[in-house]
Amino acid sequence: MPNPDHSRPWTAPTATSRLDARVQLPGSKSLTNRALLLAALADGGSTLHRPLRSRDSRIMVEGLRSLGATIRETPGDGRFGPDLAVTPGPIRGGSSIDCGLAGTAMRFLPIVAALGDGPVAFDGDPHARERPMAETIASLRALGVRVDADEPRLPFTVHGARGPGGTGSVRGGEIEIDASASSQFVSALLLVGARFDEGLTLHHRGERLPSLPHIEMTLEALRQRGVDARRVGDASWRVEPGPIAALDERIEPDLSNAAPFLAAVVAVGGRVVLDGWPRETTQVGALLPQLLEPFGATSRLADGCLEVEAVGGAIPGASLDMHAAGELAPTIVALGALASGPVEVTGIGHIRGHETDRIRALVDDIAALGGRAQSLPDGIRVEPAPLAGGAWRAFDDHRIATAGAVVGLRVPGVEVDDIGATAKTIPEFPELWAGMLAGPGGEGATA
Ligand SMILES: O=C(O)C1=C[C@@H](OP(=O)(O)O)[C@@H](O)[C@H](O)C1
Ligand SMILES: C=C(OP(=O)(O)O)C(=O)O
Repeated sequence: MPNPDHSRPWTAPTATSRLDARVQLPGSKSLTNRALLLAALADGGSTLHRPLRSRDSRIMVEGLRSLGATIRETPGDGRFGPDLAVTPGPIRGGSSIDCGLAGTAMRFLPIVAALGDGPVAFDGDPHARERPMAETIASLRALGVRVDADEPRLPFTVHGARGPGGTGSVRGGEIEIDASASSQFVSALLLVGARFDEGLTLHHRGERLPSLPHIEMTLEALRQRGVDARRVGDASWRVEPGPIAALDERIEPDLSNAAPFLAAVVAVGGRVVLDGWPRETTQVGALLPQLLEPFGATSRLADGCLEVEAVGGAIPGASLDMHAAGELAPTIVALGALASGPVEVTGIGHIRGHETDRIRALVDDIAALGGRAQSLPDGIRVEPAPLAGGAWRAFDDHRIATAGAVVGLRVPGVEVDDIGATAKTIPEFPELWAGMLAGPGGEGATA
C-alpha cells in the first residue's frame, strides 16, 4: 500500500504563548490492530467503535480482507471516521499482502496466514525489508509451516497449513524464540495461538525483552475474548486452544500519540487536557505522566481526562531507562534537545530496528540543528547546546516527524521534510498540533 502523503514538507510552528488546550486523539494503533485481527479469528461478528483510521490500520484491514475476513465501514459516533464491522471467514491463501512499514502487520499477519489454505506473499516498503523478521520466519518453521524466504526478512511467502503439501492444521505446542529485537514476535504468536490444535507455550530466550506492556496488552485482549492466555514465567507465556469470542469494542485514544502533545507542555509551559484518557489501560502511553515528571510536568486524572501542567522555562536534564516504552523514546529525546542539562535514554537499542534506525535519525537531526547528541550501545545521550532552525528529516517515521514538531516549539525554522509520515498512526497530526497551539484564544504560534 503506497504511502499517500509522501514527502509533505512542514515548518514546525513555534509557540508564542503558554499552552491552554484540550486535545482529542484518534484511536490506538496497537489496540485497533489487535482488535481487528482477533475479530477476524473470532467465532462471530464484531464491531470496533472509534477505531484508528490511518495507514497502519488500513494495512491491517486490507491484509485481513485478503485472508478471508469481511470488513465493512459502518456509521460511527467518533470525530475521526466510521466504525468497522468485522465478519470472520475461513482463512484463505492465494494473495499478496503489502505490509507498508507496519510492524504489527508484518509480524502478526504471517502467523494468521499459517492457518490458511494456500500461499500468501508478504512484502512492504523499502525500509520494511530492513526491519527484523527472522523470528517470524523461524517460529513458523518451528511450528511446521513452510516459509519460502531467500533472506531472514521481507519479502517471503507463507504456505498455509491447509494448502497443498501442508499438514492440514497448525499443531502448536511448545516453542522458543528470541524476541530481543521486538515484542511483536511474541504478541503475534500469542494472538493466533488459540487457533493452534494444542494452543501454544512460548519461551523467550535472549539478551533483552523490549516493550513488555505490549505483550500484556496482547494477553488482556485475548482474555477479554474468553481465551485462557497468561504469563507462566519471567519470559514464558501460555495460550490454551479454543474459540475466540466475538467482541464489540470501543477503542481507546492512542496514548503513545499523546506523547508529543504532553511534551509540548514541558517545552512551552501551560496546560494541556487530553480527552478520553482511560482510568485503566494496557497502553504503554499510560507511563507518560511518570516519564515527564523529571522534566517538571505534573499530571492529574479526573473525569476521564488527563491534565498535564508545567511552568515552562528551563527543562532539567534526566536519565531514563525506557526499555518498556521504546516507542515513546523519540519524544523524550526531543525534549532532551531543548533541555538545559544532559538527557540520557537507555534500554532502547532495539529501536534501531523500528520504522527507521531511530537512534541514528535523532542523532543526525539534532546535529543538523547544531545540537549535540551521541549514540550509546543501547540508547542516546543529548548534551545541552544552542539550536538553530534547519532541516529535520522524518525518515518515513511518524515519531521522528513529531519529535521535530516538539523541537520546533522553541527553535524557529525547524523544517520537517515529510510531516506526511504521521499518516502511519495519526494522519490528523498537523491539524491537531495547530489546534493545540491556537488554544482558546487562537493566537499561540507562528507558522
Ligand atoms: O505490539 C505492538 O502493538 C507494538 C509493540 C512495540 O514494538 P517493539 O517491541 O518492536 O518495540 C511498539 O514499539 C510498537 O509501536 C507497537
Ligand atoms: C515501532 C512502532 O511501530 P511498528 O508497529 O511499525 O513497529 C511505533 O509506532 O513506534
